[in-house]
Amino acid sequence: MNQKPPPVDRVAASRAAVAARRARAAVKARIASGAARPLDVLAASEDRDSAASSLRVTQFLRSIPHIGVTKTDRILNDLGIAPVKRLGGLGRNQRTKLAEFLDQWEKSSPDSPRVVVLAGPTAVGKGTVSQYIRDNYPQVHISVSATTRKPRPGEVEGKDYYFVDDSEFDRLIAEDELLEHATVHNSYRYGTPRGPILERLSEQQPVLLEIDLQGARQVKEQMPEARMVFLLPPSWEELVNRLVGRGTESPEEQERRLQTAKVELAAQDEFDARVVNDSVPQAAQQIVRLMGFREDLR
Ligand SMILES: Nc1ncnc2c1ncn2[C@@H]1O[C@H](COP(=O)(O)OP(=O)(O)OP(=O)(O)O)[C@@H](O)[C@H]1O
Ligand SMILES: Nc1nc2c(ncn2[C@@H]2O[C@H](COP(=O)(O)O)[C@@H](O)[C@H]2O)c(=O)[nH]1
Repeated sequence: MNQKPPPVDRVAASRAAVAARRARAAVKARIASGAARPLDVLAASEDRDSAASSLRVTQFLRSIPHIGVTKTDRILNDLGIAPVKRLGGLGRNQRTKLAEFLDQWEKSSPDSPRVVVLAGPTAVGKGTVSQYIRDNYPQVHISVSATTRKPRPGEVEGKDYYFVDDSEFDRLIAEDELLEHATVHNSYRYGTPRGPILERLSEQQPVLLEIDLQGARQVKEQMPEARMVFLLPPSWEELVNRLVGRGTESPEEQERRLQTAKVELAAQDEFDARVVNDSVPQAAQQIVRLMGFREDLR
């Protein structure tokens, strides 16, 4: 005997559809306004009854600030996710890939801190990586420090450092012209001129400071929004090789620098991010991404 299906309550169904649409719109609005983190919304979508679960991945991505139609298409293509998929219907692999993408996006979003402090032990390659960034990412301003040490062969006044004597360095401190300053390796004084940094920041240009641990701590105190990056060598042996191979310090100075290096390496957990300088271009790219640039997606 054929049983009749129960009558559809059209009014109730349409009310439920309206409520679901409103709930999805509310989720999108919270993402767009920054009130909800996209990663948290993705996590919430694992609950099949949640509004997040019924959100299409396309709508979800589009509600994230700075992700438009073209970027959404590119991201979905890169992640191998069909535009019609709903968050709740993502497979485990797709969910993981999307979460990884969001994590990266969050770290490098345009709202990321515009001041990045690059520190790390002597001879790890801070100067080399900074030079690579200067040459290849002209949008980044690299701060030029003042120092009381003498120029090395090839170093240029105003490009590598402002080479000053002790009385000029005292004046810079007295007139509050330095954002931070420190005596490094128990020998010479180094400091970051404040004026150029503030000027660049007011023009929305990101700024990279390549300074020692003491200076990094001072900047963090004054600019808590600064992103702190620690550059690591592939190994201690490689660090020693780089220092000795550079050949710019006497054996006594090398020994002093290696002592400081041990103290600096022990402080690496104070930093927001760690980058291993195995390859200069790759280390530079990671640092630039931490400054908010995503050349691949913008
Ligand atoms: N990824 C790398 N692979 C191999 N050698 C490197 C790499 N990066 C830098 N070097 C070399 O290591 C040496 C030290 O680099 P650099 O002078 O940039 O270090 P630094 O961290 O600025 O040092 P310091 O703090 O003492 O000024 C240089 O001879 C440089 O050419
Ligand atoms: N606190 C600061 N440290 C600085 C600054 N500029 C450079 N440095 C650090 O000094 C050492 C030695 O540099 P070197 O050129 O003599 O080898 C290195 O660790 C730099 O990072 C600064 O303005 N403030």
